[in-house]
Amino acid sequence: MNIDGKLTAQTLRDKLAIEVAEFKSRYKIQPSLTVIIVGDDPASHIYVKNKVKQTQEIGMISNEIKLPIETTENHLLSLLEQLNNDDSVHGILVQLPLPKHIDESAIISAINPDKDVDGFHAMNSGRLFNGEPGALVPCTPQGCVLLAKQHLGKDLSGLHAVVIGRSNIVGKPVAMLLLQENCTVTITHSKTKNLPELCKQADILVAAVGIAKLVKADWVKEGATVIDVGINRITTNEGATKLVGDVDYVEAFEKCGAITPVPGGVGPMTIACLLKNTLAAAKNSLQSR
Ligand SMILES: NC(=O)C1=CN([C@@H]2O[C@H](COP(=O)(O)OP(=O)(O)OC[C@H]3O[C@@H](n4cnc5c(N)ncnc54)[C@H](OP(=O)(O)O)[C@@H]3O)[C@@H](O)[C@H]2O)C=CC1
Ligand SMILES: Nc1nc(=O)c2c([nH]1)NC[C@@H]1CN(c3ccc(C(=O)N[C@@H](CCC(=O)O)C(=O)O)cc3)C=[N+]21
Ligand SMILES: [Mg+2]
Repeated sequence: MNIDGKLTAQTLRDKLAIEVAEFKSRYKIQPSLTVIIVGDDPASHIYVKNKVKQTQEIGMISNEIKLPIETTENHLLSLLEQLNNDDSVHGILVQLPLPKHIDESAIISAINPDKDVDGFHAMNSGRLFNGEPGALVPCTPQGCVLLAKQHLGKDLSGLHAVVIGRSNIVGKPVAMLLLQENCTVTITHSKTKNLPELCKQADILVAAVGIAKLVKADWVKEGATVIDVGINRITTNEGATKLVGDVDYVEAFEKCGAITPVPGGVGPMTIACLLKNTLAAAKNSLQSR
């Protein structure tokens, strides 16, 4: 079965649009998201364009700050300080990766945790790790769990989840969320031995690697739920470019119980969850008034 992330994301955005309208009429505040993008990567620009459009569609303010590739770390830090202190800015997202001369972790640490809609600040990852309330949770991992639950129902407890990838953006936080859902979690990475055998034991398989079609049919347990995070641009035999995931969709489809497609799976859910976090950040701002 195909898990339709595009449709699920639309449903979530429709719900959020109502909540945004309620928030606006109650507090006379319009939630706002500021996205900073440094440099000229075309793929990043498409992603940012989608975010801007969908932010506005649900009634929130979207600000986009485009900076040249030679922007200094200090410039970015002072911009963040300004945005942190601006009460009309509720959510701040700095598009990653940043140019090599900028220290990403220094930038992430400089974002006010209450405005950190990516959930990458140590304060938010610490809250997630400790199971403390109030964390802004990374968007892609949230999307993965929502899509898994859409197929499996609310209760994931006791299921074996295998995560491929251990990045701070996807692998680690999705593993932490699945643990919170009472899954038995195995985290795998480039040094893992017997990766196919481990994957084959998964009731829920999350692939977040960045290698096109790495996961083959014989890595997948019969009936498993497969969540494909990968976004890989490949060139077809005809010379066109297209997006594929980390899972060989056509192969895995026959074996699994359900699978998310690329495009149209986790990607749209990431943006919908970003909007959800932006509304949560706007609510955070009420506390500090
Ligand atoms: N749909 C969405 O919304 C999003 C999609 N993405 C996509 O998800 C993918 C992963 O992103 P991200 O986590 O940022 O990527 P990273 O490159 O930061 O991390 C990749 C992870 O995969 C592991 N890995 C690499 N090669 C192998 C291998 N052969 N076998 C097993 N594990 C391997 C790495 O291991 P090690 O740690 O040992 O190096 C690493 O932990 C990318 O395709 C990205 O474009 C990312 C964010 C959002
Ligand atoms: N600070 C930061 N936060 C991020 O969340 C972040 C980031 N930096 N850097 C890049 C990655 C990647 N990412 C995607 C989100 C949505 C789609 C998405 O909507 N994809 C569509 C297809 C879009 C297309 O056609 O190009 C889909 O899968 O259907 C893709 C990729 C977020 N990331
Ligand atoms: Mg860098």
